[in-house]
Amino acid sequence: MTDHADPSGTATGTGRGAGGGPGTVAHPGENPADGARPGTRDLLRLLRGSGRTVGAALALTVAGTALGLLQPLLTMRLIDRVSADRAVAALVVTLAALFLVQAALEAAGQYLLDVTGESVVRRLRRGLVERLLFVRLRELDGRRAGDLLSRVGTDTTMLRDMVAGSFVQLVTVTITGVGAAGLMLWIDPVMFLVVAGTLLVAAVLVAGVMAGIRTSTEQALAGVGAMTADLERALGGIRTVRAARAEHREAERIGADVDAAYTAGVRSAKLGSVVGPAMEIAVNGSFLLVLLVGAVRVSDGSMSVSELVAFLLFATYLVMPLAGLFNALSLIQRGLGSLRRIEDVLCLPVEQDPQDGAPVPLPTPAASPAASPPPPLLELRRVSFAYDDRPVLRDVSFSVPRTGLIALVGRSGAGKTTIVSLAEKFHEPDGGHVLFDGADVRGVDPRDLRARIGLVEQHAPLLYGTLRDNLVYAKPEANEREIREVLRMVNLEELVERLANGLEAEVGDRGFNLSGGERQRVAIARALLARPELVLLDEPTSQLDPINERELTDVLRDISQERALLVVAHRMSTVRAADRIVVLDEGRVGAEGTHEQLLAEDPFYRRLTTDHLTPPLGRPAPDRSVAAP
Ligand SMILES: Nc1ncnc2c1ncn2[C@@H]1O[C@H](COP(=O)(O)OP(=O)(O)OP(=O)(O)O)[C@@H](O)[C@H]1O
Repeated sequence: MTDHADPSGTATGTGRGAGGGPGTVAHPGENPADGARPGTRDLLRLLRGSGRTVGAALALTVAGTALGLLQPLLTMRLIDRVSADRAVAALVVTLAALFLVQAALEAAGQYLLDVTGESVVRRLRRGLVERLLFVRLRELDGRRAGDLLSRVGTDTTMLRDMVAGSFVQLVTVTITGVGAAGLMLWIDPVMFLVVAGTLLVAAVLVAGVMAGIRTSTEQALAGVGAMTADLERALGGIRTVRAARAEHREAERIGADVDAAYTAGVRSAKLGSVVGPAMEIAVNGSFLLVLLVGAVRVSDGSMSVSELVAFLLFATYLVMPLAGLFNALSLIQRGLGSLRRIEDVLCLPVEQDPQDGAPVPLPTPAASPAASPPPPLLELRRVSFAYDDRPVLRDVSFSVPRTGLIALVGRSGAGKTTIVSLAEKFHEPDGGHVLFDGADVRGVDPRDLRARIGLVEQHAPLLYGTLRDNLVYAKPEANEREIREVLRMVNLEELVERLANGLEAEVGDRGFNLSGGERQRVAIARALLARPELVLLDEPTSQLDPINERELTDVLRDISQERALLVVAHRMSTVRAADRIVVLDEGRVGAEGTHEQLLAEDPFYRRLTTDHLTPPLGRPAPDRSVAAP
């Protein structure tokens, strides 16, 4: 059993674009991800779709708050009645009932807001997952999978806490605050100014630290993202890590990300610690001042004792939730920090963006004109392509007929895999055209195109799951007979018999429970099972033993009798089996022809066969003598 690990992938990308994709909450033109930071309005936009629940929660909170505001007024009357020696039983019962109903209404309102928080996060997570699965592959190139995973997990959790915690406070404070302030003004404007002044001092303190809390939260989340990405890198290549005895280095590296998150978290806590004293000032300061000034005003007769008690109760209704609001504001700042990272992903352009226009339908195989000669199945016309301004393909033209085996050869890095990516529409060419069945794939829905193409990737990646899951991945409805047939074609029957659970055996993460050659054959079987018109194979035999290599080459030849095969070939056996060979030389088509023609006419191909193409294992390179001038 062998496996491969890729220790690369450290770049953190920043590329982003606009575009609305399926099922996301952000839409072009209405999110601030292009440079601007999201604001409170963007947070409110998150509540879209939860209108009814928020409305019900609001109604319950308003009702609860109104009942709460009645209580000081009734208390004032109660005191007056006690002082006048009048009956108070009915008032006491009413007060108790008001208190109970208020508590029940507020609890129900809070529950609904918590549910809203959960549904906002569900919507965001679904949007993120869909966006990530549909995003243009070029956008993912510079990004780290772990960081993206962290945004879907950690960042959205932060936002849920914010929605559930702070919206309750915001709603309660606004309603209670306005009501209580009005009634306090009505009872005693001077005392109201005393309370307002105290609150202002606290508010200035809190406002001073808000921006800092947001920035350090963003930094903490970025630290968690980097930690997840680095851990994913290390676990993805754990055997390479162990073999290189790099466990301590990796632990240090990931530990540094943890430390960065810790430092930012501590900074945020430091700033957040200002909120506590501000709350003290707001709550204790207000009460002390109200009692002090109130006592003076009661003693000089400008206020009655019952008014002072009512005022104190209203101050409770205003100050206590306001203190909670300071907490909510710091939660909102943290939420804005995570929202920025979430929107950054939600704004990534997707494949076949609606703004690119309606996709052009691909002509169906049956609709291909019978009279005129049909176009080649795949054709590249003067295609050029660059990764980040680094040209890889220049003026590449060649075609793949409807049947037959075409081999693509060239030195490492010549651009062979890039051509496969362009055929699959993973990338769009910068210049020229890629045509499938005569139609330019540029405007075509990539899913239509891919339904007619089978792909075996270079490292034959398998997905966690059973062998059967992997085989039927491109054709879930495949029946047992079809599965057995492809298993026989790629020589996997024996493996299935050997495995205790047969087709239901788990292949492990990325198929690591299988050998490299087995993975490769499963990937080939997967592509063949869907019976595509064109099969793209990127180095399909690189991990096979001589027997399997030979047998698979025969299978490819058989399949090419009725289907088109484009094979990126590094093995002489595959090259020799090809009907035609396209030689790629530094991003250009250097030559094209049969093996014999090219050997005779093309010096670069001759050098390639001797220096770069691998002879069948266990045999001497058969073409060295031919290659000699
Ligand atoms: N996503 C990417 N971003 C930037 N550069 C890339 C990317 N993918 C490939 N390249 C570069 O483009 C060039 C062509 O790569 P490609 O994988 O097409 O070559 P290849 O001929 O298939 O090589 P090999 O035979 O080694 O697999 C290489 O120099 C490679 O480094």
